Amino acid sequence: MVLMIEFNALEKSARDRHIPVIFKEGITFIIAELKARHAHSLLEIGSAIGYSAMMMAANCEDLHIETIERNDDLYQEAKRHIQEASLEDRITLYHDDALSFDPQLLKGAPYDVLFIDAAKAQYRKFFEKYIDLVKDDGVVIVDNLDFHGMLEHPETIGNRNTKALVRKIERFRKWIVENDDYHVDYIPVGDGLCTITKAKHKLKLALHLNDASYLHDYLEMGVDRIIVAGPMSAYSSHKFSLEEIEAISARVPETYVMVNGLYDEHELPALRRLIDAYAKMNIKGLLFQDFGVLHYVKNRYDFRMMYAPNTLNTNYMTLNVLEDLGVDSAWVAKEIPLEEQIAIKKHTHLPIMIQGHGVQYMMSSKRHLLKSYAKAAHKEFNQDNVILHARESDYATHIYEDERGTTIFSVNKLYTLDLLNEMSVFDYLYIETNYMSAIEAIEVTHMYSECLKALNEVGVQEYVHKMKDYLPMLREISKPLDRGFLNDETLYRLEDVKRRDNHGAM
Ligand SMILES: C[S@@+](CC[C@H](N)C(=O)[O-])C[C@H]1O[C@@H](n2cnc3c(N)ncnc32)[C@H](O)[C@@H]1O
Repeated sequence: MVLMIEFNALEKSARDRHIPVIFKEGITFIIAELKARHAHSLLEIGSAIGYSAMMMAANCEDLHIETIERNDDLYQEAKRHIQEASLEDRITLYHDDALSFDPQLLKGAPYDVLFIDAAKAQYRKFFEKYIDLVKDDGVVIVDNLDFHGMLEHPETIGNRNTKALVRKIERFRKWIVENDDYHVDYIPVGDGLCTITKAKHKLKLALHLNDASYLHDYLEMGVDRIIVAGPMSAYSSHKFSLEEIEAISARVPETYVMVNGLYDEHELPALRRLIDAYAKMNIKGLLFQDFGVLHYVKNRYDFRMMYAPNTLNTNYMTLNVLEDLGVDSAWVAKEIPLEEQIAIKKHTHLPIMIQGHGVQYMMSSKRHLLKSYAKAAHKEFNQDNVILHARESDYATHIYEDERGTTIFSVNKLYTLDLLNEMSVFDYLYIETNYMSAIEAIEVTHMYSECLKALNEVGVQEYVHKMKDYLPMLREISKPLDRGFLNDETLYRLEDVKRRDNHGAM
């Protein structure tokens, strides 16, 4: 056992040389936490001269530590101290950059504890790279979240680089606190620690609202997110006025608004005015597909930004780029099979929404196709309910036209009530209510909500039991149903569409 006095000398020597080792109160808290958890394995990012690793090993008998340090001099010094203290069998030291380090080399995963104490600007990258190596009931401890009090008093920072660094720490803090997958406790000791534990992952319900008079019922059912269309929204047959949206957002903490058109230059002033108006309401997030929307919001407003193009997100690398751009969540393309959607989700940390029920978007045009056709063909029809039958096929689609152009939706509705267990890797299940009556929307949402509750709160057996009860009712209430593209190769191959129509439709 190493003597306490040696640690004091080690700490002093580090501070004299401006090597930022952890504060005494900080390491005391961590040791208490390790003991309370009976921790056996810990991964540390940022060893410096080995002070914190040795303190933890010396004070927690059964603990094995692996620690990564990229600086050569510090690595060599840490190695020497660990040898001198005869702690080599308890502490494994790696000399590498933790961001390029091959995690396969680690021996102790999954870990009880991950301790992140390296380059502060990279906290999120460290976190995302190593979080999967932490046990489900493990903990991540992050040091320096106060950054010498500067986070609370940014006006005191003169240096530009420090300012940028503080901004990055703040961004990490905000990101992790607002991330539903984790629970964060802030510990005001030393230079500010936080402990992060994994929340039980749940698939939540997001609803495209088509009638605000049932808002109360939806909230009672446990719908987590309400998505509304307003002026300048695309792909929605029901649009709310600004006053209505303000009233909805006052009642629903998770209100998202569709600002999801592709906008022309001349529309930008109106678009900016609209976003300014939303910023005065209690709106949590915006659905967008035009990057002009992201550009305008970024550094100006605090909306959560969901990238929701209808067809474009078909691989995880796109999603990772979006994440780097500050996008908070995304919707994966609906035209790819479920298997591929799940693979995408597994490779990205971005929260993903996926359609669970309702008509599916097929295509859209900025042009007014119905009006043009009516004019050219000298025909008149009820533009709210035009159904097109494709030539040489009995495949039917809704055509919907508004001031943003023309959208084509499937007539059949996608259903996934019996796939919720497979889909539970996703973050939000979206109920699309275009072409649904208010009653159909209520009843359908109720069934999904009950099945999700059973799955999330009780277990798979209870869910299967409920789902089997509900499925025949769902088929009665919401028809015609099909699997959309979940089982198909692609929408774009005629054989796939035909195969689906002949065998998959119910
Ligand atoms: C705050 S010090 C660590 C102090 C140490 N945990 C202690 O309390 O005794 C941060 C260390 O992280 C190292 N570091 C920074 N970025 C790193 C990276 N990407 N990979 C590995 N080490 C890194 C630095 O060289 C520095 O030694």
